[in-house]
Amino acid sequence: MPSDSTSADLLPRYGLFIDGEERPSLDDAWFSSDNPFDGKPWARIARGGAADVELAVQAAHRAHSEGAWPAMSATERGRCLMHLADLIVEHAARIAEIEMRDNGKLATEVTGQVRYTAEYYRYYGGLADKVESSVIPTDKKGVFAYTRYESKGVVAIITPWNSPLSLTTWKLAPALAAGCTVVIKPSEFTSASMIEFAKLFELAGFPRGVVNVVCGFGEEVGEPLVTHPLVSHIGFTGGDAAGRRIYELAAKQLKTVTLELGGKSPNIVFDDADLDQAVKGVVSGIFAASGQTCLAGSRLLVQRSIHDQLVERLVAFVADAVLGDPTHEGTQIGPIATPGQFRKILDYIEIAKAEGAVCALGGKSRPELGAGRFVEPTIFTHVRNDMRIAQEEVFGPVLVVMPFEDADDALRIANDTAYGLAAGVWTRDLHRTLYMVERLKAGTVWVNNYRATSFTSPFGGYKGSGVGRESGIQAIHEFVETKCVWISSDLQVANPFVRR
Ligand SMILES: NC(=O)C1=CN([C@@H]2O[C@H](COP(=O)(O)OP(=O)(O)OC[C@H]3O[C@@H](n4cnc5c(N)ncnc54)[C@H](O)[C@@H]3O)[C@@H](O)[C@H]2O)C=CC1
Ligand SMILES: CN(C=O)/C=C(\CC(=O)O)C(=O)O
Repeated sequence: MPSDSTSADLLPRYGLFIDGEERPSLDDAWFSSDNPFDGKPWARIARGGAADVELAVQAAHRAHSEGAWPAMSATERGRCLMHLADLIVEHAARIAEIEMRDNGKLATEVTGQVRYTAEYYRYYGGLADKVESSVIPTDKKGVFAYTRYESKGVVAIITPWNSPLSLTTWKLAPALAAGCTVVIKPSEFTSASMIEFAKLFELAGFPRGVVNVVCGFGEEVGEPLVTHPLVSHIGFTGGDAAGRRIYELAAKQLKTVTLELGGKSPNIVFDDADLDQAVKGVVSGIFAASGQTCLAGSRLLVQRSIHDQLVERLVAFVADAVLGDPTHEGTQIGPIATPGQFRKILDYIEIAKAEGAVCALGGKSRPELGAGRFVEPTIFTHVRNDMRIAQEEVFGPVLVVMPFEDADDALRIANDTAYGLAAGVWTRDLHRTLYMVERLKAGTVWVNNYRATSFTSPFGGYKGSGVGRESGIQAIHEFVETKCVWISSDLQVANPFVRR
């Protein structure tokens, strides 16, 4: 949990954003946001509670039920999203700098990631008036039947700290295009950038109350939001525990959800792969963002004939990685975002050693860097897939390497996991590519690349990695209800006691 110290009262303050206004929480409570690099508090964040959630949900409900938002055509909604996209590009560097100050992500990565969110708002802004329903050629005589899509109403969006604006956008853009209104609960570790982002909405032409942000903690804000009777759908990205809790709470009220949870994704390298590209793909999958990404390729499966060669190349490539200040251009690996995550990663490194895995690289923290919240890029060999280090999500720069004999052996290992978020395959053989793609139990499969995501392409997990899909055309349907209308042109009712 971010530190909370009265000495921080001179720091910049970020309030809640409700009904178009930034305001303190009703009980005027605050907590600090810390910089993961130097460990120091840099801002004070309003600590919302159930009463603030009530205000925000009521504002979103009003904005959905009356006034300018429901009166807008889908085309007009789309124009607001397009205008927002332009504002994001204009303010991207400033908002990204705030986000980086909160989660320690490399400046070189987070600026581009925030700027790229504009493309999601352009994509869904364009889609808003193209979600066509249908006239149904029904078998019932004298009936005109058709469907219409209606927005679900108030949507809750709950997000984590690793890519705050990006992961919020994956839900927010299609929700707004569908005509929903939203209450966002950002991670308690990365709240500030969301408030800065929320200030852009009125400039973009969105009526007050369409987008609201209540900062705070999972149980104090998240659960009242999930269970509020006026909230129809929850879009969540985060850990398994919180995701399953949200699913349980939503199920009790028959609410719909999209859940983007964890992963333990395999990156599979065959003996005919371009090894230079494969090494870069493995590094991109596990050491970019210091491995703090749901789609981390944390299990490297290598065909036995090239195992030693690939491990040697990988170690050589990563051994000189530059750990340090995420604001510096040359830094390649930044700090771990939260104290809890830092401890979790180090715990898993000790678990791996205790299970008999061999540490081929790294395996230690770097206390001399910044406030010391750094973990060396770590590679374990001599790992069996039944070990905890191969089964459980670390969410850090820790890679396990396992050999395989052939495609079927690789599939057996790759699919032997509770997760199913993503997978990478490295080969030049087309037959082998299709054989693997068709049999891997994962929502995304990258072939000769890793960690690409786009507004155009559905993203989501099989099995324990989540429910539903984000991005792509499909995603907008998570935010609408389908109504079927039957209009009788023949008013005569033959026999009311017998169904037509
Ligand atoms: N799938 C992903 O992209 C991410 C996965 N993780 C995984 O989750 C683990 C825990 O990380 P945390 O930062 O603690 O993430 P978390 O999953 O606890 O928090 C994510 C969001 O959910 C909220 N939340 C937590 N409990 C809630 C509840 N009962 N009801 C409603 N909202 C709730 C949090 O306040 C935050 O906004 C990490 O170690 C990592 O393994 C963490 C961040 C992102
Ligand atoms: C989807 N994801 C979940 O953690 C990973 C992201 C978000 C993004 O691609 O913007 C990431 O790797 O940063």
